[in-house]
This record gives sequence, C-alpha cells and structure tokens, in this order.
Amino acid sequence: MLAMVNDMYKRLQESNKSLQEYNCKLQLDLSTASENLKRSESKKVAVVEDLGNAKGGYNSIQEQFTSLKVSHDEASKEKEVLSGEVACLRVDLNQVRDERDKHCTQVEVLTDEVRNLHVIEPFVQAKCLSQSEQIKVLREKLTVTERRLKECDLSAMELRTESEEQKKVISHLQSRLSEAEFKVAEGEKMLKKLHNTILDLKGNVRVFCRVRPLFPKDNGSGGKIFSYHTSMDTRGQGIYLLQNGQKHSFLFDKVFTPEPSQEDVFLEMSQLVQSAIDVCVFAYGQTCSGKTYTMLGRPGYADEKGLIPHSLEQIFQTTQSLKSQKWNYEMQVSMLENYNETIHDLLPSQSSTDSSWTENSTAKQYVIKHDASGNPSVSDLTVVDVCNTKEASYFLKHAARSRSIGKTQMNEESSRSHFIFTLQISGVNMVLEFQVQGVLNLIDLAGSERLLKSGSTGDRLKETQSLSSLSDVFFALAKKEDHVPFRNSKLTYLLQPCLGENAKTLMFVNISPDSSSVWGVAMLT
Ligand SMILES: Nc1ncnc2c1ncn2[C@@H]1O[C@H](COP(=O)(O)OP(=O)(O)OP(=O)(O)O)[C@@H](O)[C@H]1O
Repeated sequence: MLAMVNDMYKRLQESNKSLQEYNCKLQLDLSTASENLKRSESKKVAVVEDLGNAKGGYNSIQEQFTSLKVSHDEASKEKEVLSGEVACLRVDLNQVRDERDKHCTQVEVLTDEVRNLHVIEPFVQAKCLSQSEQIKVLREKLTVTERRLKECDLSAMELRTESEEQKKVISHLQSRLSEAEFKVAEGEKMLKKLHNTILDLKGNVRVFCRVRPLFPKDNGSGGKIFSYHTSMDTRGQGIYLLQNGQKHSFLFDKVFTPEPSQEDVFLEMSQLVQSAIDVCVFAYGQTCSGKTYTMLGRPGYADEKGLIPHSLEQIFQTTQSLKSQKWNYEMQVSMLENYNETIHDLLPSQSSTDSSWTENSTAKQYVIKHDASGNPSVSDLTVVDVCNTKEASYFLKHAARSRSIGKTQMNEESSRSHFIFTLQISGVNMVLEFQVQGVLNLIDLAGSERLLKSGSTGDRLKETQSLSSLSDVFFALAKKEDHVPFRNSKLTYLLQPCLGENAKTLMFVNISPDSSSVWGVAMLT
C-alpha cells in the first residue's frame, strides 16, 4: 500500500511538471496568439475557449491534487499506525520466537524421554504383563477369600449363637458343679466323720503283731516258738507262744505272718493316715525284730517301702486330689532321736546346710514345751515345710544318715534310741470355710529287750525309762485312770496329745521267729 501511495505521489509530481511545461508552452502560444490575434481575430475566440477549457482541466487537476494530498496525509497517518503495529508485532514475534525456542527445548527433552521410554518399553510391558497376571491371580484369590469370608461370617454367626447357647449350658453346669462340689465337700466331711466313728468303734488304741521271716543267720536253738490261732473267732488275730512246754495265747487286733508285703501292712493302717486327726504309730519289739523295716522299709528297694514313705505318698496324693474340692493343705516335717532322755535333731538346722547329729546335740538344748492348747513343741528343733513326697523323702534320707552317724559316734548298740518322725498337717477349705489339723507321729522305738533289765540305774535306767513310761501311759489310758503319767518321760510328754482320748494309736508289736528271742516275746505277758 505504501508503494502504491509512493507511486501515486510520483505520478502526481510528473503530472505537475508536465502541467508546468504545458503552461509555459501556453504562454508561448499566447504570445504567439496575441501576435496572431493581431493577425487573426477569428482565432482569438477559439484560443480563449481553449484557455477556458485548459483552466477547467487545471482546476480539476488542482482538486485531484488536493484530494491526493489528503489521501497522502491519511496514508502517512495510517503508515505511522501501521509502523506502531509492526513494532508491536515485532515484539510479539520475538516473544513467540522465545516461546518457540523454549518449546523446541522441551520437545528435545521429551523426545529424549520418549526415546528412553522406547528402550524400557519392553521391560515395562513385560512387568505390566506379569503384574496383570499377578493382579488376575490376586483377584481370583480375593474372590475365593471373599467367598470364604462370607462362609466364615456365616459360620461365625452360627458359632456365636452356638457359643451363647453353650455359655448358658456352661453356666448352668457350673452352678450344678458348685452345688455338686458343695455336696461332695459335705459328703467328705460326713465321710471323715463316719470314718472317725468307725475308727472310734475300733478303739483308740489298736495293737497289731507282725512276725518277721526266719533268716538263715538267725542262731536260735531251733524249734517252733509260736503258732497262729486257727479258730474262726480269732484267726488272723491271735498267736500262741510256746515256752517251757506251755502254750500262752495272745490276742491282737491283727496278726501279720511273715508273708504279707509292706504294702499289705500299710493298707491296714492307711485308714488312720486318712483320718487327718492326731495319730501315733509305734513300732515296738526287741532288736532285729523288724521295727525299722516296718517303719522305713529296706533302703533302695522301692517295693519294700515302710509305713513312713507309704504314708507320705498317700497323704500327698490325697491332698493333691482334694485340691479340686478347694482344699489347700500345708505340711511340715520334723525328725528327732531320743537317746537316754536327750533329744537330737536329725534335720539340718536353719543356719547350717549339713548339720550332723553331734553338731546339733552339742550346740543346742532341746526343751519340750506345751502351748495354751496343749500342743507340744521342741525348742530349736528344725521344722521344714514339705510340698511333695520327693522333698519329704530327701529329709527322711538326711535323718537316716544323721542317725547312723550318731550311732557310730556314740558307739551305740542298735536300738538304744527312739526315732520320732512327725508330720504336721493343716488343711483349709475356702468354700466350706472349714479347716482341719492333724499330726502324724511314726515312731521306731528303742529295743524292748531293755525293759527286761529291771533294777537298772544311771544311763541304763534312762534307757528303760521312756519305754516303761510308755507302757504306764497305755495302762493308765486303758484303765481310764484320772491321772495318766505323760510327764514321766520325754517320749510320752512329747506325744501326749497324740496318745489322748481324741487321738488314735497303733502299736506294731514286731516279733522275731528266732527261738533265741523267745524271752523278748515273753515280755508280752
Ligand atoms: N518282714 C520282714 N521281711 C523281710 N525282712 C525283714 C522283715 N522284718 C525285718 N527284716 C529284716 O530283718 C533285719 C532286722 O530288721 P530291723 O533292722 O528292722 O530290726 P529292728 O527291730 O529295727 O532292729 P534294731 O532295733 O536293732 O534296729 C533287717 O535286715 C530287715 O531288713
């Protein structure tokens, strides 16, 4: 458009120039014409007309020139505006170029990325494939799990219902169980009462006779020194002693021939152990008649256990089984030896772990005391808590060892001392709010041959004192005398509550079948 305007402008200048040239020519022509006017008046009118026409043409050209000048101004203005727009467009163009550059850079980066993506595409595809398969598997699992969950929900609901029903049944059963437990406990009490009543009917003091087997080493002159009762009334309860051609009859609550086992013998006294009252079991007899065998058994032979280990086993088994009926028992054991009216502790004292018979005997003076209720205790005597047969057996072995050390050190003949094993039992039933207490004394007495030596003095007198005091106590009790001489020996003083009316006493009279022992058996008369 600018070119067009320029072109027009040029053409206008050229027109102006040609007009000026034309005007000069006309002037020439005019002078020629004036000259000619003179020459030709006729041609004057035509020239004037031509001049008028030329003037009209000049005016129209002037008008055209003015309008062209206006157009030129407008075009200039328009050019300025357009120049401004062009400058703006240039700025815009630069911005567009910058952006294009930026985009180009981004495109390059993206191209690189796309190239990289192309490289990893197979791996990604493989991964995607495996993940799709995993997803498929997981979906299948999910479906299975959901199905199972639904089933579980259903069975859980069923179980909940069932468990609620069972809870009701259990609570019903529990109330019935506690009723039953109460009845059982009541029954137990009743049973114990009945049991004690039976024992009462059997008598407070019972005497069993036990004859030991004849051993090859027995050196009597031979011959039978006794025979057993055979009549219906007294069979199993009586023996005849044959002495100097005479036949003396003795009746006991029970006679054990050499055949019955240790177990059989224990069964006969097991009821006493069960009764949980104060009980005294003595083994009486001359030396080598089987007292220790009856009480302790043969060491190391499990099937020849004596009354003490058997009793412990039974007591611990019973207390264990009674736990289900809410009975809780505590046991304490003490063991002592009474030699010449002197007490020796056979258990390790609290301060020493390996005490022996002599240590205790020299260090301590054991005094028997009775509390307000008449329960005896020996000052300084070791009393240990035992929870099971194993613990009790351990202390029993310790006592046996202490006793044998004592015998060696005192150069003691066998059977000169009494061995007293004491088990204190206390039981509580929290449900019945009931408690029981009992003391089980198992005593291996000194040999009864000492009793024969009448008129003894000093130590010998002491040796016989406790055994004769024991027989005095039995006589007084049997005759129901007002005064029972418990205080005459340490043995009877210590065992006083267990020899009284509310206690049970069982005496094993051990007999040796050896004919040389006939004098000892004769003492029974
Ligand atoms: N019923 C029996 N069966 C088998 N052996 C027995 C029986 N009674 C005792 N004996 C054995 O006889 C021997 C003597 O028994 P035991 O030591 O018990 O007699 P004791 O009366 O205690 O003697 P002491 O008073 O001298 O200690 C022991 O070897 C023992 O094992």
